[in-house]
Amino acid sequence: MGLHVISHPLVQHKLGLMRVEGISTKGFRELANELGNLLTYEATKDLELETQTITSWSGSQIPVKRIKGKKITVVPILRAGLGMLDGVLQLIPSAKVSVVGLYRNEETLEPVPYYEKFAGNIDERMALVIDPMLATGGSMVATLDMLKEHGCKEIRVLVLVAAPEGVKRVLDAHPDVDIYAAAQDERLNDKGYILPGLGDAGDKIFGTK
Ligand SMILES: O=P(O)(O)OC[C@H]1O[C@H](OP(=O)(O)OP(=O)(O)O)[C@H](O)[C@@H]1O
Ligand SMILES: O=c1cc[nH]c(=O)[nH]1
Ligand SMILES: [Mg+2]
Repeated sequence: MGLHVISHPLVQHKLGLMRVEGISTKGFRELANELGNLLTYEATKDLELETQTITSWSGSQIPVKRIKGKKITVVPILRAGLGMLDGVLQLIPSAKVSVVGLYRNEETLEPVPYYEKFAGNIDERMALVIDPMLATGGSMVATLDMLKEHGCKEIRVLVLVAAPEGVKRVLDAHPDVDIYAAAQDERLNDKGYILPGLGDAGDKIFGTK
């Protein structure tokens, strides 16, 4: 449990590209999905396998590995979490998607919920929550609260950049959750933005502002 910063060179290289001033919407979007893909690879590396017997190309019966009975729901936090979704679903194409809508009140920095739609049988699924930014942690804690209220028992969080303040807030409230991040940055500024960070990830993914 706790924070896992993914030091893989591809992850660090791609995150560095995302930090460059003036990056295009296209470039930012592509990298957010690529990092979503790589973080998914890391966050699922301990999924349990089972052996099944299949008929192979030559007609012989052979044992193969399958992921053991683990149903997964991917949970993008609107809006910016959608920017990682395609990359995650490339690796887990049959995952159900549960959507949580939250925005940060710019004055209080507290999350304001406006939408939720969870996959069926969510109490039987592992949730992979995706959002590029973990800043104060308010949005993530609210999402984890919602998931647990619906019976979700196993939750992993995938973020591109985390602030130490947000990591602490999430792990204090939900010590049973694992956080996978491409980086833990230095701090928040007085407006709650992560430094050095990425700026406003939602605006960069959607081309707004
Ligand atoms: O950790 P926090 O302090 O809660 O901040 C992080 C949240 O802020 C951003 O969303 P934002 O509110 O900008 O909404 P958007 O995705 O619609 O742009 C980001 O995508 C997170 O959801
Ligand atoms: O740095 C931050 C903090 C919150 N939301 C963002 O998009 N970026
Ligand atoms: Mg935003």
